[in-house]
Amino acid sequence: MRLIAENLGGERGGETVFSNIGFALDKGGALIVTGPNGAGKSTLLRVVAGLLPAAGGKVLVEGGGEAFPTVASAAHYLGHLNAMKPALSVEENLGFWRAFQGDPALGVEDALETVGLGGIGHLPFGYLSTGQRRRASIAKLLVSRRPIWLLDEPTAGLDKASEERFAGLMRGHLRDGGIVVAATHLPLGLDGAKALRMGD
Ligand SMILES: Nc1ncnc2c1ncn2[C@@H]1O[C@H](COP(=O)(O)OP(=O)(O)OP(=O)(O)O)[C@@H](O)[C@H]1O
Repeated sequence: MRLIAENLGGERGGETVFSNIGFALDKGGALIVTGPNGAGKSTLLRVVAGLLPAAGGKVLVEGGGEAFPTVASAAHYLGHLNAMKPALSVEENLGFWRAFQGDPALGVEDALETVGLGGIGHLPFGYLSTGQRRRASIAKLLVSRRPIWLLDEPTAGLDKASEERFAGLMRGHLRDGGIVVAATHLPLGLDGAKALRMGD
């Protein structure tokens, strides 16, 4: 599988945020996107995910077969907001995403154990601390199989141990032939990743 962006442009409120961005990632490949606040990292990820229309160029998946013909079908998107309902329990939220996303992978309890949240699945998501919310959202990546992970500041709010645990999960995903595109201000511990610097 290959994730390709060609001559991508992005706009916000009618203003050009970036233009002519291109990259290609084969399975096992990672791209780390850096740049100052407002450089357009989140906008780029949202365009790649198909959540915002591209102002120019295109994004495509090659070799995804029938299961993953498009980026939307092939990708998990982890945004700044965690996309969880605060009044539902952590388990209910993850159960919803597991059913909605299809291609079930880890069970909800196993996914929670993997992110170090075993035993708190019964709590409303809204009761969790900031870092726990982020970890529960990372568990969303594990409950269904999607080869492309699009991650917007995935480690924001995580403590050191959780950061390291997440680096291990990303490395495992890459070893399994996955692809990662991550916008970040913090080192993510991915050796050999490609780099894209925006906004300079
Ligand atoms: N909904 C919106 N309407 C208009 N402008 C927007 C909107 N969302 C973002 N922008 C603008 O687009 C530009 C890029 O924002 P973006 O969130 O992509 O930057 P970023 O590199 O991810 O920043 P950060 O490091 O602060 O997360 C900024 O100038 C921002 O003000």
